[in-house]
Amino acid sequence: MTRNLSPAGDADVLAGRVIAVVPLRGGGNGKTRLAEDLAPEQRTRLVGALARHVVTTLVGVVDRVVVVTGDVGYATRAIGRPCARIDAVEQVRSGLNGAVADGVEFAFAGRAERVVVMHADLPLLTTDDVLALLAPSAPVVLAPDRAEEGTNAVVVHRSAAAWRFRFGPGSAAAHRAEAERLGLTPHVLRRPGLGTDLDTPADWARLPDGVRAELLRTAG
Ligand SMILES: Nc1nc2c(ncn2[C@@H]2O[C@H](COP(=O)(O)OP(=O)(O)OP(=O)(O)O)[C@@H](O)[C@H]2O)c(=O)[nH]1
Ligand SMILES: C=C(OP(=O)(O)O)C(=O)O
Repeated sequence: MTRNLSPAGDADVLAGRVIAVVPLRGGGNGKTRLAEDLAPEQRTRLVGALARHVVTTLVGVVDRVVVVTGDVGYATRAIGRPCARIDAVEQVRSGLNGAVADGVEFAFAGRAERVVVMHADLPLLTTDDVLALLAPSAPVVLAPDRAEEGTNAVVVHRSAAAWRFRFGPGSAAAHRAEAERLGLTPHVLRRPGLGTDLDTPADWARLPDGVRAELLRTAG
């Protein structure tokens, strides 16, 4: 699922240091919208399997992945240590936007040139999706969900460090408004691997059969 970048064509995409920030809610608290279909321990394993997929895909492309969570023990157990360039850090501020702000501050303090913030629940994410996210030179790249309501990934260049994340209901419009507030023109990227998150029973039903079967096998 991961690959190292050696082809010359990929080098420009990765100009400068790129750090990915992945917010992860404690497994027992996540994916509440799937509670009618999956038992709590199944949801915990599902959240872990999805997070592991996103993190290992990211680390095949970017320099470092920082998982920001209120439950470092859970995150470490769920993701394991497939690579030394993955860290799990405890969030200081509360909620999703608090965790993201903590991670982005940490990344820019770590001299990141660009930060990729990505949700941990993208079952179809591929290496090519991550490369596509990093290809535009725009100061902000937005990847909305397939309904164009939420935002599944955002890339921010350090020149746009005043950027404030607005995750939550209607974040696709809120992030476009944030770009406008800063006088920036965002690049908007729509790809199935970036646009498909797994929140609801309808999202679950829409997944390709093989992906759903594999996730079910992992969730037990
Ligand atoms: N660190 C952290 N991550 C969060 C928090 N809330 C949501 N997330 C993460 O943000 C991403 C998007 O989460 P959502 O889809 O909104 O929430 P969810 O917990 O996965 O699912 P629901 O319970 O159905 O809302 C996922 O990677 C979550 O793990 C939070 O309070 N702290
Ligand atoms: C919080 C968000 O995600 P979701 O739609 O998965 O709840 C968001 O897109 O801003």
